[in-house]
Amino acid sequence: MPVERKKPTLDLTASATPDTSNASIEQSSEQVTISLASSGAKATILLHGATIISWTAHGREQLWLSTSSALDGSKAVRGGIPLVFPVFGPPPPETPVASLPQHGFARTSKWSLLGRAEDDAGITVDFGLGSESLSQDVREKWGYDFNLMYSVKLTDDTLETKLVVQNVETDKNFDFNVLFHTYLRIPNVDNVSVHGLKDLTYRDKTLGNSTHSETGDTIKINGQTDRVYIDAPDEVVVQDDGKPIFTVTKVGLKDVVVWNPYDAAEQIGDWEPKEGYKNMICIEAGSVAAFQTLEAGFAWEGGVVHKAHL
Ligand SMILES: O=P(O)(O)OC[C@H]1O[C@@H](O)[C@H](O)[C@@H](O)[C@@H]1O
Repeated sequence: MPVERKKPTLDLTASATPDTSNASIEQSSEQVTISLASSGAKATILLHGATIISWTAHGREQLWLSTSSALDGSKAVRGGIPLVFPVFGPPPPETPVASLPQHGFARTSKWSLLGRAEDDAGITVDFGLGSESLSQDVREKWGYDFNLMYSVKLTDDTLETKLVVQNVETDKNFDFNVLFHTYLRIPNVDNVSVHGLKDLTYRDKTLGNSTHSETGDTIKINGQTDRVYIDAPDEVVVQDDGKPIFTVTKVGLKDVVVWNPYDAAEQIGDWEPKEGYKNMICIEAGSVAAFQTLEAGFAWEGGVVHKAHL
């Protein structure tokens, strides 16, 4: 199928392929929804943060989203798939990212819709964010010239995300972290286990970032969990009662974060319902344990394939 690249101001719905197409796109000034008629798969992406706020596959919602999350651009979305760039967590002092907010600015900036493409498997939409469209405040905190291109591809049972980071400086390198902060919707956290992280070293953020070795074949969530698994294999499987419900496959990314706030969700202002932690697990693929350096004039790319089994 042809690839269309359009200026952000153009209406991609108007130029959509005829009604007979399997794929369709609807857009407003705030969000884009893509869908596939054959399976009913659907995804909605806010221009705010290019945050995926909903993904339907197999007739059910696959992402967790707080019912009290701001969706109007006033703060980062609590749920879905926010994008973390160029720093993960609280910025380390005395680094070029030191003045940025936790998890950086990608999730709180307004992105542009760049274009769409279709193939036999599904539909892809591309979003862009460049240094020239950042707020003055963010520019003052992180002054590098860059372009980000984020592609979201929907197939019948997968949601595929890919980020390209371009350093468009002529002679300045920059360091960055990147992470796809996916909140997966699960039936019941008590029955869920995470597979694929055995024998890895992880940093436990609930224990002062101390380093541990994962001995279990599977990880169960019995309390507040916030771990960075370093140099993880590319595939992590989430099971419910022993049956796979999600496979998360990372491409070009090093680490996997497993996060569930458990009853500490009580202290998270935009977390509703408070017991919602029972129906979510964050499996976040990224490169976060260390900064990576992007040289002037170079580009980096990485992404995640989320496959829903049910
Ligand atoms: O509240 P935020 O900024 O969205 O962060 C949520 C969580 O994001 C996770 O990625 C971090 O590992 C946690 O430490 C953090 O609490």
